[in-house]
Amino acid sequence: MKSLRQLIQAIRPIEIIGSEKKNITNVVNDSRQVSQGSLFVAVRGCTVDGHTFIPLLQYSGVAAIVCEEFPEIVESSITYIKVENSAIALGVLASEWYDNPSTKLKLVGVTGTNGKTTTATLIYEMARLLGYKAGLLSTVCNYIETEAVPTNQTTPDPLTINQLLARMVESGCQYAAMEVSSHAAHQHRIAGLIFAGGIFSNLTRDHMDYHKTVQAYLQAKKSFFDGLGREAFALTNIDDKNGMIMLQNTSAARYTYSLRTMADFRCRIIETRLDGTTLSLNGSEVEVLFTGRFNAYNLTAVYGASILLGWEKEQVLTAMSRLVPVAGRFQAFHSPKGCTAIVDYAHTPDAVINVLEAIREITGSQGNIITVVGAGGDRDRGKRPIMAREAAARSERLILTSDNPRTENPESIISEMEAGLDEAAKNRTLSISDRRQAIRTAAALAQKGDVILIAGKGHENYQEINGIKHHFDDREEIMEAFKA
Ligand SMILES: CC(=O)N[C@H]1[C@@H](OP(=O)(O)OP(=O)(O)OC[C@H]2O[C@@H](n3ccc(=O)[nH]c3=O)[C@H](O)[C@@H]2O)O[C@H](CO)[C@@H](O)[C@@H]1O[C@H](C)C(=O)N[C@@H](C)C(=O)N[C@H](CCC(=O)O)C(=O)O
Ligand SMILES: Nc1ncnc2c1ncn2[C@@H]1O[C@H](COP(=O)(O)OP(=O)(O)OP(=O)(O)O)[C@@H](O)[C@H]1O
Ligand SMILES: N[C@H](CCC[C@H](N)C(=O)O)C(=O)O
Ligand SMILES: [Mg+2]
Repeated sequence: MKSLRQLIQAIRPIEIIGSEKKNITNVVNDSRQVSQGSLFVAVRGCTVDGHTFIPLLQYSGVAAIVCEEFPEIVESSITYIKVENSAIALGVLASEWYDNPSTKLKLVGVTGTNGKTTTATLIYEMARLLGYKAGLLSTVCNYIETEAVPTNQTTPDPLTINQLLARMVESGCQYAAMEVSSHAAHQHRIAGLIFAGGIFSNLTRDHMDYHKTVQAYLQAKKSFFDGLGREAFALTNIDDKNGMIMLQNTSAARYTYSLRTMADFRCRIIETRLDGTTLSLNGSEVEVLFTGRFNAYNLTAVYGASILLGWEKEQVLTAMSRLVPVAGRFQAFHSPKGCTAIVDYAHTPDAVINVLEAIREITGSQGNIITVVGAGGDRDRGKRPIMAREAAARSERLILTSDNPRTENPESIISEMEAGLDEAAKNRTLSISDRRQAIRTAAALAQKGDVILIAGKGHENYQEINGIKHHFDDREEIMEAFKA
């Protein structure tokens, strides 16, 4: 229970109708969860406007309603609080409700098209290797110390974020890392959070279905940096053409990382192998269990964040060599006949390019690359032909298949991918919509020394078809296929 007056102090109301002297039993943004004493926040969503539910709450027991527009008829028992932006107010209220947990630990946010899960997870792992208690909010899973809390979003809604952060604080966590998706930044899911630092990994094509323009997508990511406070660090990848833009309007202390040029955190790749890489980080050599230039970027960001969090350099470097890849990211499987399969979460054109280049760097001209890839339904359609084209350009054989078709027809998604292929590429391509068959075909085609890339689903253990998640795991599938 909390006093309404105290709760709403932080949201700067424009106008209030009704009494502020009452107690609130919970804060909700879903009218279906309203109970006696609730504070309901009406948020304008992508499909419905939360304001349309206000008249239905007459007899619900709701104590107060935060909205951008008062309803035509007001109830004397309900307090109406008008704000400029209720999505922002929801974030701030969620923080207040849980006693501002983000101020009680050091929270690092990671944004960018690719590398968020990897970077955030490795910061969490690094903290734990150094003996701290830590938490994680990520696409794969949330963690309160060692307790796994399943998730189905990259960045949850503000009430969930703060509830999880509060549980981390309660468990004694001193650090937390989280992914900040562009959707979350745009929908203000992170409003009210106090970050100790922000990291920008890169910006390439994705999510055009939602953001419509690259500029809007960039702006969503930049808004996270713009919101960082003076006490925070803002760490950006300056090899990305949008890296410096992230720093333009932030009040945070600015830091850079690079594999190409002078930067606060500078990395060089000394040697790369299928099972690891030798890196030089600000002049110190370190062996890591990660492959690919893209992972060198992620590790440089992790190194930079670790130093900026005040962790001791030698300890950080030692821990660095003990970090292990995240589930479903460049995860290798070997067949008895001597070929390798890599299961990877590459689901954007840039990720497909990076992961294939990392594989080619190791196989050279020795082995063929067979790529199995699809694209998710009800998501960015423009990336489909590009993903196919880039995969074909870097593979000897391409098998186009289904990812999570969601409500779309898998065959149509595959056709949209095929549109990116020229005649020569088409001759090297098979389209097999049954993902299991596609993986089996790749395994049957592969010869000794060949590498199969199975891209797009990584850690996912389901295939989502028409709202139903059917069990499906690329890792299990390839192991079965190799046995067969
Ligand atoms: C497109 C999108 O991002 N949608 C998110 C959004 O939902 P929405 O805007 O559609 O909500 P809505 O249904 O219009 O409802 C508006 C408001 O009315 C309320 N409502 C609704 C119905 C009702 O009866 N009563 C009621 O009060 C809702 O609680 C809400 O507050 O706000 C919700 C609450 O935060 C999110 O759960 C939801 O994510 C959906 C499930 C989703 O699939 N999102 C994906 C695209 C996503 O967010 N992906 C990103 C990044 C992916 C990446 O890793 O690159 C992520 O962070 O996961
Ligand atoms: N720094 C990077 N630059 C480019 N590609 C990367 C980078 N890191 C990872 N990738 C590629 O992107 C895939 C997804 O990586 P990761 O899960 O870390 O990204 P993410 O940003 O969390 O993705 P999502 O948007 O789904 O949350 C990896 O499997 C790999 O193919
Ligand atoms: N977080 C990403 C995941 C994509 C993974 C891919 N398997 C798909 O379903 O499209 C997204 O929502 O775009
Ligand atoms: Mg992620």
